[in-house]
Amino acid sequence: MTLSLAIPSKGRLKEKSEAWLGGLGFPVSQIGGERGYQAEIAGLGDVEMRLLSAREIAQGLIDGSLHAGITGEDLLHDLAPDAGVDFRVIERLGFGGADVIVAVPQAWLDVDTMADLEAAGAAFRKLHHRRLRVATKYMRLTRRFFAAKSVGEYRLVESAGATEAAPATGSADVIVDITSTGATLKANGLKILQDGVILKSEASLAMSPNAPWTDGSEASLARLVDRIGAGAKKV
Ligand SMILES: Nc1ncnc2c1ncn2[C@@H]1O[C@H](COP(=O)(O)OP(=O)(O)OP(=O)(O)O)[C@@H](O)[C@H]1O
Ligand SMILES: O=P(O)(O)OC[C@H]1O[C@H](OP(=O)(O)OP(=O)(O)O)[C@H](O)[C@@H]1O
Repeated sequence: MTLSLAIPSKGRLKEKSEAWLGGLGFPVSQIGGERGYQAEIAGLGDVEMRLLSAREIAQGLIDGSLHAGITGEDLLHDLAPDAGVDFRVIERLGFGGADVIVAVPQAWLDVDTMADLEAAGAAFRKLHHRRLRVATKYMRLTRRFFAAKSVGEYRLVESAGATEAAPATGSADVIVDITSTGATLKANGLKILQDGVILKSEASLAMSPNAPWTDGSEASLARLVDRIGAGAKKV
């Protein structure tokens, strides 16, 4: 059977994914121009190449509808119910590096750590009779991290984008989001908590333990893995 292999269809990860595969000797050619969602890859054998959003790729690897793909580790960790079994990272690719972080308004002078945040949450609840609201796209990562830090005085608000604006617009008090240069946080008057780095992410080639593997699809992935020099990975 064919190996289903996905790379991001747009955004910062797309070009670099194509360049990385091309550099290994597996050039990707897009069908229908820049905006087409179909592509071909040369040299890997029987491969169905898919162009999807980074989030869809992570979901497809976890549910087994894709064999392998390039996506952000942040998305894999957030979408996987069990990161230990739902995907396997074959190779970290050295681009798309960014941190998932907890940030609060710079004006909160007495909140610099997760413990401070819990104390502020308790005080806030007493004063305003409601919990602090945390805006994020990273629902699972946030819940896990807050529980690990023993922070319970909060409520999640799912963000559809522009998360850093939430405290200023009043739709939330705290945010969990991804940052690389820190410029967006700064522009929105936010600071990262000292122990508030949840995950250091980068773009990765990952495979799905849940996909229907066959000799053919394993052989195609093995060709790619051998070329990377990562050694054959057992499916
Ligand atoms: N500022 C950043 N610097 C570096 N890598 C980033 C940054 N923001 C996101 N990424 C990485 O790129 C991945 C995809 O993010 P991107 O915003 O390009 O796509 P998306 O979230 O699928 O797009 P959209 O928001 O349009 O749905 C993220 O999950 C993360 O791994
Ligand atoms: O730390 P920074 O370098 O400021 O990057 C952070 C921003 O990048 C991502 O958004 P998106 O992909 O929409 O952002 P962009 O258009 O700012 O690259 C992320 O959701 C942040 O908003």
